[in-house]
Amino acid sequence: MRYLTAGESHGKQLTTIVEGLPSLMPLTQENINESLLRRQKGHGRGKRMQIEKDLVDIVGGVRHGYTLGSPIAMVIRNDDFKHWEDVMGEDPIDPDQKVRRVVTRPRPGHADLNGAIKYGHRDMRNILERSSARETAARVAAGAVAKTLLAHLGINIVGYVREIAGIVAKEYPEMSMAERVKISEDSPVRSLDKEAGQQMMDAIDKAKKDGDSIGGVCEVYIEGMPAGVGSYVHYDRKLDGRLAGAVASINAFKGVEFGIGFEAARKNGSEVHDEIAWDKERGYYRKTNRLGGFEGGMTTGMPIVVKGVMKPIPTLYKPLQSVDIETKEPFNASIERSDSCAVPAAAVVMEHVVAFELAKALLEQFPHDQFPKLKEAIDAYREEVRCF
Ligand SMILES: Cc1cc2nc3c(=O)[nH]c(=O)nc-3n(C[C@H](O)[C@H](O)[C@H](O)COP(=O)(O)O)c2cc1C
Ligand SMILES: C=C(O[C@@H]1CC(C(=O)O)=C[C@@H](OP(=O)(O)O)[C@H]1O)C(=O)O
Repeated sequence: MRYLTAGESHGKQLTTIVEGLPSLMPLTQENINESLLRRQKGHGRGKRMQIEKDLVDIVGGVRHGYTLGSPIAMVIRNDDFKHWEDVMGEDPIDPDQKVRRVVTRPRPGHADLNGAIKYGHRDMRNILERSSARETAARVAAGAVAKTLLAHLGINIVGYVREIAGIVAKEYPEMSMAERVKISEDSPVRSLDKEAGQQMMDAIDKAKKDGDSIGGVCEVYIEGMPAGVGSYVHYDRKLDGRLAGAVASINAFKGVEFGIGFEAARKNGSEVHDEIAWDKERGYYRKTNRLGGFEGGMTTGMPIVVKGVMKPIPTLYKPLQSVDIETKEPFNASIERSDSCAVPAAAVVMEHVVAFELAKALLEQFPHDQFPKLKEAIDAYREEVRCF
């Protein structure tokens, strides 16, 4: 299974194509819209999210509520396009407008300057339109298809926030999946820890007031993946490695951890590795889950716990110094609008990006063209694992 997305931030629409999904799987627009709506919520976002109402239109690959086995094509329209038609429309830009709207001032921390150098554009709008995290709406659509597949296989996944600007939420290893999902839905900062959540909100409000931006840490939690998915035999089949790559590819994400992650560097082996136990009902399990559900590039059957760190948003109201690429003069970057913190929204993006990689790995390991056969194969494998 693979996916491609196309579309500019202020263009007409975003397009997603997902290919390789089995036929006969129930899939509706509501499955995808629910995810899109969650991505749009979250404290700290700028004015753009008040303009957009992300709704998907499935334009291929699904009929009467079931997948056909053909590529799934999805469209999300940009409501903001109507305000940018003179800049982004098909008609040639009138020369006066062009002088006024050309972007020649790269923002530190964004893709503007490197992208302009690479693609030879002197108008950096040609870069920022595609490097914008608007594209994450299209990625969430692809992930929502994968999440639906996982849900039909009894695999559940949720993303929430662990940290914003140094405020760290408590860990709740015993919290049920249902509770995690509910809090991720209801809390404006998606913090499982209410007290830390309030402090995170205050930190976001302060950053906004100061014209600054803040980052944080998202966590994605998965239950129901059977043991032995992925492989140790080759670098590109190690599932934890693939997840790490996918998470680091999200806009502004700079690091990934599994389980206790970097803390493992500061502990002894006896404090890190999870002891193995067995009982008749569960089969093999680990007494703890410090390694976050992976050993040897394969799932252990324990919950997968993966964290991603998001740097602060690059576009700042508080000006940072940069250089105009036409005049080569220094200037202080000033802006019209931006998010001050997108960590709560990014937790939903990360959840969907991870969902896609997990579904892809399952389809590789259990290749079936028809969803009922895939389900049958995975159910049989689960039983095999239990009795091993
Ligand atoms: C959900 C989300 C919203 C974002 N919103 C903004 C924004 O409003 N302004 C901004 O400058 N960057 C925003 N970013 C971050 C930039 O897209 C990102 O920093 C940029 O593409 C450069 O890539 P890099 O940070 O991965 O190097 C957002 C990222 C995410 C995931
Ligand atoms: C549009 C979205 O995020 C955008 C990501 C983004 C960036 O530079 O990454 C910049 C902002 O866009 P604009 O410049 O239009 O205000 C965000 O709103 C979205 O998440 O749907």
